[in-house]
Amino acid sequence: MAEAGPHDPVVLVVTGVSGSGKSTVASLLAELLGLPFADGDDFHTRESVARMRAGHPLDDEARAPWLARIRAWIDARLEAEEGGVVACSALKRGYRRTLIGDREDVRIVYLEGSRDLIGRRIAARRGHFMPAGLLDSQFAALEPPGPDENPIVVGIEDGPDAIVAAVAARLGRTPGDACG
Ligand SMILES: Nc1ncnc2c1ncn2[C@@H]1O[C@H](COP(=O)(O)OP(=O)(O)O)[C@@H](O)[C@H]1O
Ligand SMILES: O=C(O)[C@H](O)[C@@H](O)[C@H](O)[C@H](O)COP(=O)(O)O
Repeated sequence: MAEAGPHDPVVLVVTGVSGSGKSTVASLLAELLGLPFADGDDFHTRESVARMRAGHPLDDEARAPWLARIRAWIDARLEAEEGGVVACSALKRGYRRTLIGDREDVRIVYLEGSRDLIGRRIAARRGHFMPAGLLDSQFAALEPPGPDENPIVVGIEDGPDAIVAAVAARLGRTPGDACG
């Protein structure tokens, strides 16, 4: 399939470890581009949320049905010819493969930041089930996307607006031409 043009529907999967800013950046990006937004956090089962809240990381088996539900959301957005933006850690290459396959109308945005910076942001975050103590397990599982995955890689040192602007510029999209 040819790479999606600036007027073709596209789904952006905003990835990175817990606390890297996925929910913040993905929701702002969706707003800027006029696209539907979904948060991967909302696709977990109650059991998975309780497991993380209790300080135990998910494993491949627990993540598989979660990834399948997010894949279904992506498929539905493309089926509707609308596109969308979804926040999902998608830590491992295999997980991104599940979400995206070979499709070029789904792009990975990878939020890259140091353990130190992200640790501080998680420590300051309130009202979220994910404990700071799970950050090491997130980095242990992390397989940053390689060049063959054609990711849009952005550092997270700047504020959310600057990050969102950088992603939109890399996409060559401006508000109003996001989904044809
Ligand atoms: N670029 C940024 N600069 C400063 N703070 C940020 C930035 N992005 C996110 N945050 C804050 O960091 C915390 C983690 O962000 P969040 O979007 O919840 O991350 P994730 O969805 O990856 O877990 C939140 O408190 C959020 O307000
Ligand atoms: O696969 C996982 O281990 C979890 O899905 C995790 O990666 C995800 O990040 C959580 O949903 C926590 O939520 P936040 O990323 O919003 O902290």
